[in-house]
Amino acid sequence: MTKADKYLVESIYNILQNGIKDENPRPKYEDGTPAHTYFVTHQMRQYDLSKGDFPICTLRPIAWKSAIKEMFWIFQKESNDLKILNEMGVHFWDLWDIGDGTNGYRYGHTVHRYDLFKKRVLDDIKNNPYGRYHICNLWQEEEFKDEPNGLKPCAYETIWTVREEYLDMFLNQRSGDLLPASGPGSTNEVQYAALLMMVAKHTGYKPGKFTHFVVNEQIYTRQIDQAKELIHRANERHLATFEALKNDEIDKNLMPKLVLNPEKNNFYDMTIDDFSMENYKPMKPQLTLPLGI
Ligand SMILES: Nc1nc(=O)c2c([nH]1)NC[C@@H]1CN(c3ccc(C(=O)N[C@@H](CCC(=O)O)C(=O)O)cc3)CN21
Ligand SMILES: O=c1ccn([C@H]2C[C@H](O)[C@@H](COP(=O)(O)O)O2)c(=O)[nH]1
Repeated sequence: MTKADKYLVESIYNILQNGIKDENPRPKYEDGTPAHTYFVTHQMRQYDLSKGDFPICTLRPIAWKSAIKEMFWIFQKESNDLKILNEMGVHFWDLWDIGDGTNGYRYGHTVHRYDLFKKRVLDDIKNNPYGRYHICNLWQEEEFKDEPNGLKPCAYETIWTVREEYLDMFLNQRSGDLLPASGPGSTNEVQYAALLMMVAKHTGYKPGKFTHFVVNEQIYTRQIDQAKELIHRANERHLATFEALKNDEIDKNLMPKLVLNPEKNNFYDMTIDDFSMENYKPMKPQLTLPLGI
């Protein structure tokens, strides 16, 4: 049971008990039915990578390699071309193809258009470490005007701070699908924690704090049974570790940990083969999570 598992169980309880049901939702399920959610607002999670916290859920298998490959697609290749993502074996975005083989002027397209990553993050951290402008903001109105089609970015902003030998990163997410994507230890946290590790390596710092803020976090109505199953799994096998986690008594050496090849220093040379996940033994079987599209 990781810190992320504990946060996840708390988030599920919170949404099931206090979540508000939305009205006139934008997404639909694959069969065309409106995809309603129960949501809560203003959720925050924090992990200190320098203290051995890594945000990955063990209550079901998380596709951590696919999650990291999506980061390469957006920030290294600066692309919105789904073919490139598919060639890496990742199909997360296939259902959001706007009809031209892309997901619109979004994410990688936006990074490229405004040089949001190399210039504003990588170079700026190196040139002016204590600057307070290390911001990569994917929410760009011109992109939406020039291409109205396409899901608007969800995890849309990172802010980077040098703190002595550490690099900290804050991730802002306007909308989060708790179970498959935004939840504690799920794809979004795994991939952005990996991005923090890559940027820290490139700029010569140690990965420090990773803080994730989600403004509207949801459980879709067709994922409620799966949410309950995750609570059941946590209760069944891991209840005892709750107290230990609360009191910080967990042996961090036994926790899952993402390791980045120490020989690679250039962000643009890093590949998925430079990553390995140690001590990751997720509970099975995998859950099927119907998505709102
Ligand atoms: N409603 C909704 N939820 C999302 O999470 C989401 C969207 N829409 N739209 C665009 C992207 C696509 N994202 C996705 C899409 C699929 C998975 C997914 O199927 N994950 C599986 C594992 C897949 C695999 O093994 O490669 C999982 O079980 O989490 C995760 C995130 C995140 N985004
Ligand atoms: O990285 C991602 C991408 C998407 N999501 C989720 C959050 C929402 O459930 C949908 C987007 O719907 P909106 O109506 O545009 O909010 O996708 C995510 O959690 N993480």
